[in-house]
Amino acid sequence: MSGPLIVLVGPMGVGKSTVGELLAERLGTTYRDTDADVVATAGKAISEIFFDEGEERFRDLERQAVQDSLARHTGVLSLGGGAVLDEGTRTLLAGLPVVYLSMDVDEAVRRVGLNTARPLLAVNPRRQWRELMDARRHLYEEVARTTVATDDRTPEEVARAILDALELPEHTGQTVPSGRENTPMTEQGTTRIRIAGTAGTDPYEVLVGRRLLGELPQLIGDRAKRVAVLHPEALAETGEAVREDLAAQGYEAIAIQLPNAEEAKTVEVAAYCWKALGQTGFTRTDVIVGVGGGATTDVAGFVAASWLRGVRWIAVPTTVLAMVDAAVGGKTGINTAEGKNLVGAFHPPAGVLCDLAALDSLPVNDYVSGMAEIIKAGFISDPVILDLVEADPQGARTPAGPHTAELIERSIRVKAEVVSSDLKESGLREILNYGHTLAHAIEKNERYKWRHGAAVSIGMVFAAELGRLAGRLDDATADRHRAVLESVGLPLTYRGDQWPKLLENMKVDKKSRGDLLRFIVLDGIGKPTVLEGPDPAVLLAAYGEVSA
Ligand SMILES: NC(=O)c1ccc[n+]([C@@H]2O[C@H](COP(=O)([O-])OP(=O)(O)OC[C@H]3O[C@@H](n4cnc5c(N)ncnc54)[C@H](O)[C@@H]3O)[C@@H](O)[C@H]2O)c1
Ligand SMILES: O=C(O)C(=O)C[C@@H](O)[C@H](O)[C@H](O)COP(=O)(O)O
Repeated sequence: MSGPLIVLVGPMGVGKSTVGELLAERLGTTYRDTDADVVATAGKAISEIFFDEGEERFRDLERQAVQDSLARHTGVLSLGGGAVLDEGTRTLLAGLPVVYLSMDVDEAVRRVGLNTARPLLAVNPRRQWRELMDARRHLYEEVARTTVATDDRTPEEVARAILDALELPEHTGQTVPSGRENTPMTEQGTTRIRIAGTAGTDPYEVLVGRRLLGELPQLIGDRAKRVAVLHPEALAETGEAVREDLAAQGYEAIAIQLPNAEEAKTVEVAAYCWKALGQTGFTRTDVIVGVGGGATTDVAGFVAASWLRGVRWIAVPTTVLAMVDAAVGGKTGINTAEGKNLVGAFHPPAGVLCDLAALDSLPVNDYVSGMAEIIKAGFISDPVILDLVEADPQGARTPAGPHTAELIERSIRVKAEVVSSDLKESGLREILNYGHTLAHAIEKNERYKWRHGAAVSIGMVFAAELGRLAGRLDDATADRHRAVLESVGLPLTYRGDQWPKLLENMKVDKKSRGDLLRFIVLDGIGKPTVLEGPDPAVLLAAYGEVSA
């Protein structure tokens, strides 16, 4: 007979690989896992396929792997948890000895805990599991010849039940080695930017390149038993793929889904994460991985800083803004009703992986938002950044632009140099706040619905006008702010009638001292300085220049 003896389907965590390997041993045959085949064909981890090419491409590769295995493999085959979602894959399985390994919701929660590809906003893994299973159960049943429940059974008992159901005899001879493999690789040509350890913290590296997720296990290290992957709703599949890869590396890996954007930066979401870590038994040697934009990495870092008073964390930024700014430097935090980033901690990551492929799926407005922080790095320190943007403003709006990697790397180097000498913002680090005093006031005024970069863009024009009116900045450089920011599509003005509220909001800015407002202004490009307690009339006049 050709084709596999047994094909196992079922949700993640049900034990397909453990039972599959046992079955292969008992039948004297080989075990094969289509996930491992996909990894081998693509030459990268599943999470990287999601990053680089998206879920649709992954399902295509998976269908091809299933087709190849069905044609050539004669042992035990197991399919990924979501394989049955693909109609083509389901058609391939018709008439085959497919076994659906099922488990009830309580068992799933017990075995997998909070791991799920579904939203977990209500701290209710049971409900999430129920929804996941409701969506998939009929598909598993559609392809399966028989269903074997795994609840309250050991892997040996499950294997026995499958052999009985399919009436397959056990083999008594030699065991054939398993064919499992999963070898994610890091691509050549990765840039490594070192951040020095200061204030008693360890040094770490920011990697910029492609296919970097293979670096995760090394960064997580051997001492960790558990890993929590925090990701936003928009990256649900990617987050789950990263979790699955880490689970395949032997970590007890959970995924914690956060709301998108600023909605994640709340104390409720942080508390939800603490609850998830507590329920998972997260200890001081365990590690948090933040996969997402700046909002996600800010929360991941803050949860890492606060859990057990500090556990290690790794940032996997997936937006331009997070790569060049938020994920680097160890500022972590959440917003409160009173202001932006008012609660937080300085808690540097153990490493930062900037996988440029992640940017391909980023909506253009989020991409452009990140350009504000890149342009900020240009004005405060590296004028080549401004030249590159001005040379091709349209290219600067897309990851396919000719200078994408250079702009990102240059901006990271600016930040790296600053935070390497002043982690806790005792002085120099304040320059990174250029444009942020007004920006944060606008974000609060907009109830955190605005993109950070859009607010920073207006904030920088305001700071440039403030510098000009204070007699510090020349006209040409002040005007250059408008030109370069507008050229990539960033806003330059805000509602004129909001000044009193904005002024009030700015009072809680972290650079304020007592009643003294403090702003970063420029004496010229690459010459940031502090302007303390400017005359209220000058402030108002500067605001007049950005009022719509
Ligand atoms: N800690 C710091 O030093 C620092 C520095 C700068 C900014 N920040 C913070 O960063 C936040 C802004 O970060 P941001 O601009 O990355 O926004 P974001 O984190 O809100 O992400 C923007 C949106 O894109 C989605 N997304 C993320 N990656 C994606 C991808 N690859 N494909 C598709 N969608 C994706 C997110 O879910 C979100 O909806 C703000 O909260 C800001 O205060 C912090
Ligand atoms: O890293 C810093 O320091 C910065 O100020 C970078 C800013 O771009 C960033 O928005 C930061 O989160 C602002 O910090 P805050 O202390 O003003 O909240």
